[in-house]
Amino acid sequence: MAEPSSAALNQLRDKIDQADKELLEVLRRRLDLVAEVGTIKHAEGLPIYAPKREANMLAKRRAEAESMGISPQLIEDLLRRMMRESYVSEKDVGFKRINPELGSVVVIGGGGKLGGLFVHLFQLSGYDVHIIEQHDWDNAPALLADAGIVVVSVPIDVTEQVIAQLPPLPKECLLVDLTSIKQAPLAAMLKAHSGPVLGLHPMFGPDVSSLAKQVVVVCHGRGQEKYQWLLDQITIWGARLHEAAATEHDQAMQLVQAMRHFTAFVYGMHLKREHADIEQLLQFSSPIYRLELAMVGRLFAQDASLYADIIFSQPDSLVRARHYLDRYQQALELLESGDKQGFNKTFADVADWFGDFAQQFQHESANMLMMANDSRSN
Ligand SMILES: O=C(O)C(=O)C[C@]1(C(=O)O)C=C[C@@H](O)C=C1
Repeated sequence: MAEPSSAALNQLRDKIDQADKELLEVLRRRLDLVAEVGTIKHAEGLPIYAPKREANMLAKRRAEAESMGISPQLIEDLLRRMMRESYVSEKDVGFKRINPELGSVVVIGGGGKLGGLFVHLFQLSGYDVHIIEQHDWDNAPALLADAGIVVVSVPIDVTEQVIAQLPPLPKECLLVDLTSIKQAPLAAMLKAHSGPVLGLHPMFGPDVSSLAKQVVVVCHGRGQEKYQWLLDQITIWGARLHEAAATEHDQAMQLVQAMRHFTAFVYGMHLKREHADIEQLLQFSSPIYRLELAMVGRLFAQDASLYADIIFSQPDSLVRARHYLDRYQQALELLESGDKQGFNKTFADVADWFGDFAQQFQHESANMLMMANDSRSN
C-alpha cells in the first residue's frame, strides 16, 4: 500500500532530496580528500588511526553544530561513520613497509581467516608473503629457509604441536603466534627457536574491515629490539597495542572469551530446548533483547570447533563455569525463597562494584541501541 502523501508534502520532499544530494557531493569531496591523506600516510609511514586529530575534530564540530541548532550527537555519529569509511579507503592504498631488509614472511595457516587477514596486511605493506597449510608441510623447510618472520596462525589445539614440528629457522628469524591463549604457545616457541620470539593476540575477528581502533595484545618473548619493527608495522595498520604478561592475558581471557562464549552457548542451547520461536521473540523484542539475541545468535553462525577450542583449551574454563553455576544457584535461591530484599541488596552490591563503569556502560549501550534501531527496516 502506498504511503499517504499530499502535494505540500511532496514539494518539501523534493527539497529534502535536493539537500540529500548536496550531502552526497560533500561526502564525495571528503572521500577524495581522505584518499589523498591515505597516499601521504602510505608514503610517510603514518598510522591510519589518529585519535588526537579525531578528538579535536569531533569537539570542534560538536561545538559548531550546537551553535547552529544541530544536535552535537548527530554530527558526531555522522563523522564517526565517515571515519570508518576513511580507515578502509586509507588501508586500500597500502602501507609503508617498515622493515625493507626483512626476508620473506611465512604465515603457517595463512589460508585460514585470521591468518589470511595478516597475509593481506603484510602484502599491502609490500612484503614477500608465503603461506604454509597442513597439506603442503613438505614445502615447509624450503619456504622457511629464508624466512624473516614466521607467523603461526593455526587452531589452538594444534598450535604447540605445529611449533614443535618446525624445522630449524634462520637464527635471526622472528617467530610469532596469533593464538588466543598465550602462556603455552609462548613457552613452546621459546623452546623451539633460539632467535626472537613474540606472542600476539589480535582481539578481533577476521571480518574487521580495517585494524583501526582494534587492540592487539603483545606478550613479549625474546629479543624485543629485533621485533620492534613488527609492533611499529601493526601500529601503522591502525591497531592499538596492549602489552601484558602471558599469565595476566590468559586469566583475563577466561572471562572475556571462554566464559562469554560458554554462557552464550548455554543461552542458545536453552532457547532451543525451550522450543522458543525466534520469529515471535523478534516481534516482541525490545531493542536490548534484539541486540542480546543477535549476540547469542551470531555465535551459532560461526564455526563450532573455533569456540570449542577457545573454551576447552583454557585450563581454568571448568573451574570458572562451576563458579558461575554456583552464583546462578545462589541467585536462584533468592528467587525460590521470594527474597526480594536479598535480590535488591545483591543488586546494590554489584552496582557499587561496577561504580562509574555502570554509567559509562549505560551511555555506550544507549548509543548502540539507537544505532541497532536505525539499521532496522521492519
Ligand atoms: O586526518 C587524518 O589523519 C585522517 O586520516 C582522516 C581521518 C578523517 O576521516 O577525518 C581519518 C582517520 C583518522 O583517525 C583521523 C581523521
